[in-house]
Amino acid sequence: MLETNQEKVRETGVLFFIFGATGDLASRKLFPAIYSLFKEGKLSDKFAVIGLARRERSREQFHEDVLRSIQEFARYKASPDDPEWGRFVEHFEYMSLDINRVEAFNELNIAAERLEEQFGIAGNRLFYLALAPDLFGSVAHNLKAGGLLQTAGWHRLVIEKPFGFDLPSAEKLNKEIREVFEEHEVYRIDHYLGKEMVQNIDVIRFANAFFEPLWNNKYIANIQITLGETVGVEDRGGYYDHSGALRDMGQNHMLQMVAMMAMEPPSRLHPEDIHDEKVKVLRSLRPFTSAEDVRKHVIRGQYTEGQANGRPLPGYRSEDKVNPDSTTETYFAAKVYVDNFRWAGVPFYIRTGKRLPVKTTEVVVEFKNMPKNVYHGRKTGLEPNLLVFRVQPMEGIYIKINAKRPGSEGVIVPVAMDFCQSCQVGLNTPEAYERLLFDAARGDSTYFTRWDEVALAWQYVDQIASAWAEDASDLRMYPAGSWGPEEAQALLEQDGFHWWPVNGQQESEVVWVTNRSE
Ligand SMILES: NC(=O)C1=CN([C@@H]2O[C@H](COP(=O)(O)OP(=O)(O)OC[C@H]3O[C@@H](n4cnc5c(N)ncnc54)[C@H](OP(=O)(O)O)[C@@H]3O)[C@@H](O)[C@H]2O)C=CC1
Ligand SMILES: O=C1O[C@H](COP(=O)(O)O)[C@@H](O)[C@H](O)[C@H]1O
Repeated sequence: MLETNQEKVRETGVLFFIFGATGDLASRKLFPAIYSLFKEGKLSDKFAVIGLARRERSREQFHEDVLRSIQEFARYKASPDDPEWGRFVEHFEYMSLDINRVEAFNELNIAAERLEEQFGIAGNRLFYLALAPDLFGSVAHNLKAGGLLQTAGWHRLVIEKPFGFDLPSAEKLNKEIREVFEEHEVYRIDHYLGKEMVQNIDVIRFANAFFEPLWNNKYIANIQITLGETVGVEDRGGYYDHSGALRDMGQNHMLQMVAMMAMEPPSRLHPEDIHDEKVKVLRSLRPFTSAEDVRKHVIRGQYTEGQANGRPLPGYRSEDKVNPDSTTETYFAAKVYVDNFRWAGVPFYIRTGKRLPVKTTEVVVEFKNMPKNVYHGRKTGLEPNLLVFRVQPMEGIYIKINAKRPGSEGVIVPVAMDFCQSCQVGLNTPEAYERLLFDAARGDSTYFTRWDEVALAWQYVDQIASAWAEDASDLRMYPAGSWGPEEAQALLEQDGFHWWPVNGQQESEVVWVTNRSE
């Protein structure tokens, strides 16, 4: 079915409306993604892109912007002398438009019809809102008022995070959008769901006989999800100081990954079935009983001055556009429970932070110990088995088992069988935005978030945020370049666990069996 839809994109074409075309997201992610789709033949000649923002840009200036963005950020490089580049960029138009002026949308519709006729596009319109969320409602209403939703083809709205600040604001936003678009026409981006290894979670789980039978509280001791970043807030202090790590990463990427790890196998791979299963997980998240309960299960931190690779790093409160007395968290770690039959009693430890020592996203599944250690008394104890999904920067998977050290008299050592997927297929796998943009064009919402998922995630996160808003005395400071507050270690230690090293930083006695070249 998706193969057919893929063909349909080529046959009936698509007109991309990029609202916020002069912004950072369009330049870093969207133009490069469209270029990759073109290079890979996923778009035929029946496509066009209309860039929209208030700034005045001539067609030529816009083409230069697009070229610069592709030269800097795309995985396929472009050269202005290449005839293929000329064939690509002739599909790009720019129009200066203020979203709050409804009359501008009538002009936009005329321009859109002209492009559809020129490139033989059958009225399929994809509206990508690379804009601040407070503009989403106006765009939706003005698209309707300007007659842009009256073509014979499909109409889809792709929206960026943050989808609200809390549940009430998300509900308001959703209501505004749903006054114009049906739920099946709304594609809410969570770019982590577009990452290769996040999409591999369900395949590893549901396509392997030796994982699925063990995927429950009888055999799994805990699951650890780490989303570490080395960067600080960069030039996004204004947004981030209002948001913090919990809203920026927790409400969306992290809870989505918990849902992917914990969901039941769907009966069919239809997007709605997958959303239904994720919703069941989000509904089963154990609520907090009090602010004290939040403090017991969730640790928050903020980075102070520190260093990385000998380079001094500023503290969060000295970052641009950050309140010098800010109590916004740049780190949080939480113990989350999924209260259902499969996961009863299994902690999911999640952590994310800015200015940590490494950029990494990993999911570690720690299995329970064997019921009896028959090797007791030998020099080496048994390590728990681990299954590790490496999402980034390198993509892959590894499994840690216990085995006899070759030639020894029964010395048991942990052996990590490491499959580095990016070493095998190269780093040139599609970018998250590339997959997601194409999925939206072919009508596959599997790796987008449905409204009920978003609402449940806010409901969970709001409990933490409101406990934190009452009293900031539990905010812990950590030096930039460190692994965050020590209390985040204690969160696991009190249960007899510890955070497993990430990014292949393993204990020295582990034997690696790997397809890496170095
Ligand atoms: N940048 C990123 O990597 C990521 C961004 N996001 C989200 O994507 C959205 C866009 O982010 P980003 O590109 O960084 O933001 P920018 O501030 O860089 O861009 C905002 C864009 O909106 C346009 N704009 C603002 N007001 C209007 C208006 N009234 N009418 C028409 N256009 C307008 C601006 O153009 P002009 O001033 O010319 O009108 C500009 O093109 C945000 O919601 C952000 O949170 C999410 C994940 C990652
Ligand atoms: O959504 C966001 O994600 C980025 C991290 O994304 P990644 O793909 O580089 O891992 C984060 O820096 C940003 O604060 C957040 O808004």
